[in-house]
Amino acid sequence: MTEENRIVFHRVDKSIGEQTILQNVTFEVRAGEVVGIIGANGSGKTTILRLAAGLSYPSKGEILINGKSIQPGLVGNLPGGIGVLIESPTFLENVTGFDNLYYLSKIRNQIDKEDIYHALKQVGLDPNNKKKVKAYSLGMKQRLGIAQAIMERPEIILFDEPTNALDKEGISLFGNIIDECKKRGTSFLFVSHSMEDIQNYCDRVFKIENQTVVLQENMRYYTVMLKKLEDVEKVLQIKTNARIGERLDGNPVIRIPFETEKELHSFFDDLQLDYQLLKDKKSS
Ligand SMILES: Nc1ncnc2c1ncn2[C@@H]1O[C@H](COP(=O)(O)OP(=O)(O)OP(=O)(O)O)[C@@H](O)[C@H]1O
Repeated sequence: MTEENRIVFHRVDKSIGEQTILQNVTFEVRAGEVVGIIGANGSGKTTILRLAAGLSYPSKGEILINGKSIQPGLVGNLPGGIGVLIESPTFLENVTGFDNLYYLSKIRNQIDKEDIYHALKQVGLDPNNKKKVKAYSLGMKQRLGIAQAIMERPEIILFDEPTNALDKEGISLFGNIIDECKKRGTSFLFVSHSMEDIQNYCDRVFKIENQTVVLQENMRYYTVMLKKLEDVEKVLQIKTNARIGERLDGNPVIRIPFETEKELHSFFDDLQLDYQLLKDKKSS
């Protein structure tokens, strides 16, 4: 995997009317990386996603998507396509979930019905459900929104609070989707108020402070495979912010934060545990 940058914000300012929302925002999202954005209400998180989606333009600075600068007038022309779930998804209320996705797929005409079936199954919705969207629960609408964002297998996915209203099963399926997309090299820019989401899914996290983004160094998460289940307990007792991940070849996997890889190795060596650091694409 190359160290290709999928999203680049370079010294971006954004003002709306008289109000300055963002100043000098610089960061990048690499191929196969999940980058989280956190910050207080009204700090500009959604604004960053809207800028990355080409739904709004920088007042100053530059945004590159797959190497191409986002310019006013180029909406819909973004290279490779971007999957977007920003704010509450809106759908045609009087048709089924499947039909909604089918009509949307006709805009680009890149996928067929099988792909839509697959995306719906991935989020745990029955593609043959004849219920109209107006009869969907909040969680079902959210699942449909996720299915819509992933169905065309875009290289870049922008998610605003994706686990909102999802139940336990929905969250677990969402985790599988992130894992599968990452394996394909999909990049995510991810806004959430849930620290659990941020810790579970993000490789790097930026916080909006004083209108700019600051890298949260202590939130770099590593994926580690252990050999024994009891070792997971040992680790969780010390590192309470570690998270249990999907098993790999039957072995337990955890996501665990360290400031540096060196710290990670000394932690596991000190505990004398048999472990394997699974390299993220960004560091391979
Ligand atoms: N269309 C708009 N017109 C005027 N001001 C706007 C517009 N969109 C956003 N803003 C302002 O920009 C600032 C940042 O909004 P944004 O929605 O990006 O924040 P956020 O961090 O996503 O907030 P939250 O956590 O509440 O979702 C807010 O002060 C908001 O009022």
